[in-house]
Order: sequence, then C-alpha cells, then structure tokens
Amino acid sequence: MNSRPDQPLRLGTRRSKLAMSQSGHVAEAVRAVTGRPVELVEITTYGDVSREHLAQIGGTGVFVTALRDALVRGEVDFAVHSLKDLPTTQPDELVIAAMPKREDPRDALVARDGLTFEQLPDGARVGTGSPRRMAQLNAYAKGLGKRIECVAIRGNVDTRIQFVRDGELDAVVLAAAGLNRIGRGDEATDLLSVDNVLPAPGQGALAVECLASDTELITALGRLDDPYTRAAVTAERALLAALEAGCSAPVGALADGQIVNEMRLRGVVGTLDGSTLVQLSTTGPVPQSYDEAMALGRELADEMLAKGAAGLMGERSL
Ligand SMILES: NCc1[nH]cc(CCC(=O)O)c1CC(=O)O
Repeated sequence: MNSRPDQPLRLGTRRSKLAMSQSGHVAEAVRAVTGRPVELVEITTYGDVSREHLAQIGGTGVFVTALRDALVRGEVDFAVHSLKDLPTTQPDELVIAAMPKREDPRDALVARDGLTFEQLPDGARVGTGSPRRMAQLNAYAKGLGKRIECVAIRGNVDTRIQFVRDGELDAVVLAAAGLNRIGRGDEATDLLSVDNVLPAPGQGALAVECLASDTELITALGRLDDPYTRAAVTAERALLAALEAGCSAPVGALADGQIVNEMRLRGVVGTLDGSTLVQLSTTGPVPQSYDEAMALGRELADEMLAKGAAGLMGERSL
C-alpha cells in the first residue's frame, strides 16, 4: 500500500462540498476496514476552475483528470469519483477497486413554492445545462400539455439552488444523491420518477480508484464494493460506451430490479427539444461477471441503434 501501516493512506479529493462529503464517507469506511488512518489531499481540477459550460469544455473527464494524474504520480494512494463523471475508458495503470452501494439514482427538482414538476406553470424556467435532462424534461412537460424553458446553468449544488431562491428560475434539476450528500435532500420539492426521467449512467454511485499495481490496497478497498451496484453501473456504462456518447450526451440509463435475480436495464436518447426519444429496456438475470454486465449494456445499445439512436445524438453540440 505504498507506505508503512502506521502512515496514513492518502485520499485525493476535489475541494467542493459534494466531493468532500463523498470522500469523507469513503475515508471513514476505509479506516474501518483497514485500521489505517486516512488523510484527505485536496486537488483542484479543471472542471472546478473553469466557468465555461460543461458541454463547451468538451465533456468527459474534466473533474477526474487531475485526480488521476495525482494517483499516477504517486501523490495520493486512492481517489473517489462520482461514477457519472468518469469516462467509460479505463486507463491501464488504474483500477476501480470498489463501487460502494449506490445512493438514490433519481434526479430531483428544487422548485419555488414547493412545486412539483407537474405543478410547474406553462413556460416555467428550469435550470439545467444537461442535454440528457433537457431532452427528457422537455418530453415530460409535453406529455403534461405544457412547455418549459431549460436554462443552462453551472456551478456547485449550492450555487444552482440559489438561482431558485433568488427568483431567477422557477426550478433547478439536480441529482438527488448530490443533494443528500451535502445535507440538502429535504429541499427537493419533487423526486422525478425514473419512468419519466432516466438518470445519467452511474448517477448516485461512487468509484474508488487506485493504482492497478497496488494489489494490497485493491484487496482492502474491495471490501467496500457492492457487487449489485457494480453490475448495474457496468451495464449502464457499457450502454453509454456502445452508443459512443460522452457524459454530456443526452443518454440516460438505469439498471435495477423489482424481481429477485433479475436486472432490468433501461436506456434513453433523444433530441434536446424532447420531440423524439428512443427509450428501450431489456431484462435478464443479474450479471455475475464483468463480461455479463457489459453484454447486457451492449445488447440494449444495439437495439437502440437499430431504432435510430445514433441519428439523435448527432445534435448534442446544439
Ligand atoms: N455533474 C456533476 C455531478 N456529478 C455527480 C453529481 C451528483 C452525485 C451523483 O450523481 O453521484 C453531480 C451534480 C448533479 O448532477 O446534480
């Protein structure tokens, strides 16, 4: 593990409140399973510094590159990422040693006056720059016989909620997991059913990453792994990768199950205006290996591509 047992394990983390909360929880769990002290090492990423919209920065990896560089340089022993921010390609020198049990995967609405999505007035201004959310929220609104205006916003969770508190927006849409992790989950005025809005692949789940050569640490961190979460997220990410889409593309996916030993993978892509969505699902036994989980995701991607998914994603830079 790169150091003597009495020395702290170094956990590389972003500085944001969300990242610090995620890292704090994982640090505590790692302390519990290893008996070793864990020290948080703060690292600034380009995604934290830049004021550009994520779609303009070019999507994948803006939050993780600096953390990975620190791992490869040996400045930290392990790092915690939000899985939905992690590119689907895995560098050879790093491994995801654990995917702990996933939090609530849903998107949440934080609206003025306690409004639910259904209660939003026609023409409501809703803060989100995510193509995935825009496509599905526009379609959801249309099904309710109204229009919403999606307004691209950036910033951390607190900043986004402030747009609503200041009266600049009627609502913002955020990951429920993020709200919960920073202790603001009770401010959600609606939790969006995954029947209406599928989350980003991996949303609500964390990746604990370390050097592929650090076998002792991989074994220790592995005790935090939740195999069901790993199977689900692997299938969702296989779908995303097979659709050749980055994290800023309008792709939603969720693998879950109501029936024991069965996993249902749902996927969606759409046009940003929500006028066309390709939404499909496939069901099979809970994958028992990486290969089985990958196969589940690829199978659904093939069906979605056959239904014209690729054409819909072409306009993602709009
Ligand atoms: N893209 C930013 C990001 N990355 C992870 C989360 C929330 C926590 C998670 O999904 O694990 C968020 C904020 C949001 O989308 O509201």
